[in-house]
Amino acid sequence: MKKKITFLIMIVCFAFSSFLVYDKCFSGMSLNNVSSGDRLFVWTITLIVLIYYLRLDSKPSLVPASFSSEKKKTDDMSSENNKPSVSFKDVAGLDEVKEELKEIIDFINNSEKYNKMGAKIPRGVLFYGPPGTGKTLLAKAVAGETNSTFLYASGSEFVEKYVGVGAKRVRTLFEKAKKDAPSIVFIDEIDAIGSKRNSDSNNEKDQTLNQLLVEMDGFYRSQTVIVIGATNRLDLLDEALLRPGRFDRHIYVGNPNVKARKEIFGVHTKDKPLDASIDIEDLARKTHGFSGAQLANIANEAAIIAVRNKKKVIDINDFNSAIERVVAGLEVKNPSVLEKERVIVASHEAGHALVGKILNVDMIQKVSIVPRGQALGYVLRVPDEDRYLLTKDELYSKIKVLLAGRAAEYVVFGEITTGAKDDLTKATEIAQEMVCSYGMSSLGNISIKEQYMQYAFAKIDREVKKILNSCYDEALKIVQDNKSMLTIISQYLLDNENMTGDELDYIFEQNNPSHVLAT
Ligand SMILES: Nc1ncnc2c1ncn2[C@@H]1O[C@H](COP(=O)(O)OP(=O)(O)OP(=O)(O)O)[C@@H](O)[C@H]1O
Ligand SMILES: [Zn+2]
Repeated sequence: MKKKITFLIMIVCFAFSSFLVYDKCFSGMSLNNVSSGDRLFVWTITLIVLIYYLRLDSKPSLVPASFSSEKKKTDDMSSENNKPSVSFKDVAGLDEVKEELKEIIDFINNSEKYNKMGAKIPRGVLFYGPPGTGKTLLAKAVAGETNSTFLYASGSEFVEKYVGVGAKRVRTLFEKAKKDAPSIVFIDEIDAIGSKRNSDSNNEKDQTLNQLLVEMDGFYRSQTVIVIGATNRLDLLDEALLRPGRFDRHIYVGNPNVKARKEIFGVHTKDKPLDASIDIEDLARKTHGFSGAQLANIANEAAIIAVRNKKKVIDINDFNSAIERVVAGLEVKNPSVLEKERVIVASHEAGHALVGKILNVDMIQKVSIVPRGQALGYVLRVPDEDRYLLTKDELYSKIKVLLAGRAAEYVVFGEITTGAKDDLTKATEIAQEMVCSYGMSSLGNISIKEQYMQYAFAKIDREVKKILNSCYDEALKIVQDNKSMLTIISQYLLDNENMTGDELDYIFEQNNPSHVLAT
């Protein structure tokens, strides 16, 4: 509305300024004779209107969030009316999720059948799970399978400081969805607007959430609009949002297992020329814990690396480099690491590799002292099989391997460095989970929710420290007992920068360590 008024003002000003010029010309003067005062007047008016127009444009717009993000996500849309060309064929793995969604697809494709029976079409579906697992892709595929309009919005786009703006955006989004029905409204990061409301329910976020609830309650039967929300934190969502008739179907979308990883690699390499040396099954085994997005990224990175190396096909080395890049970050070219620091890093990484190998924690693929991302060195490890349950002993071993880098620094140099920062964070996280979620401490079989942790802080802290200290002592002992092996590994790293899992195995076979005693 405001834009229309501004446009009108612009037209009036333009007409007025034209009149001034015309008037001068009409009264026998040429344009050159228009006085500089008149010119100034005309220009001032035009300038004022222009500034006003630009300022209005920079104010929070009431255009639905979907409009902006649709533009970013047009790669897999057909030009006609935001209808995605993605189908279930493009979504690898996730068989049980697709099975569950088939019912929704039938609701949309055959809504008459359900309406006749008086059955209500489900309004909302909620995908939850870790990032990059294909939630957006699935929502697009539902739209593709049903030839529905796909409207994308991210929850954070509705968060505004001006009261009412978010709510208005929700309204506009749903108006469009109803107009273009059947449609799928996909709201990513729905927790940004859908998290639990406060008691003073008057702020902007609550209004936005209320508007979303109103919209979801307000469809007519004839309007097939399905809202798919996605979140990484189901626990944060307001109860009202999860009630029947709203987001009452919750579907977990998790990281792919080995079979799904193979299929995802299949989807993302189908148009790429692969060398015969590539065994997709082996790649799938090596990428435990990776999300679909990371696997897609690895396939793309491998292709880029192959092009960079002027190859005609993508070979296994390109894939290995791509995996390292995705896991550990960009290799730092010409790193300026001091020789003294290189020696410390070599011992630190050798400590991880040594204790990892002795305790048989995961399969070590590579140990490196080539800086990548922010790390000066790293050990690439993957479990040799998909694991869903871990024993208490296995968790202890994981912590020991994490703390072994620091233990090695202490054994070799008699002092410790800041290099163990990430290891400490990860080790502490595991120990906290053991105490608060898995009931694996002397506090007993108990699960302590985040909001109650502050009341039991001292007890939790004591238990976490107990776990970490005993693991560190154990790691220290293994490193001390196998110091000669540690020296061999770290010297190899200093000479060669990298060591493969096979080379590590070979060194162990040749040097017959005392690890049988240590374990
Ligand atoms: N199951 C899968 N099959 C094929 N490709 C996948 C799969 N999962 C993820 N991908 C790839 O990863 C990309 C990103 O996935 P997507 O955006 O759907 O994840 P998401 O779960 O919505 O992530 P986020 O929670 O971060 O928004 C997809 O465009 C696709 O290329
Ligand atoms: Zn480390």
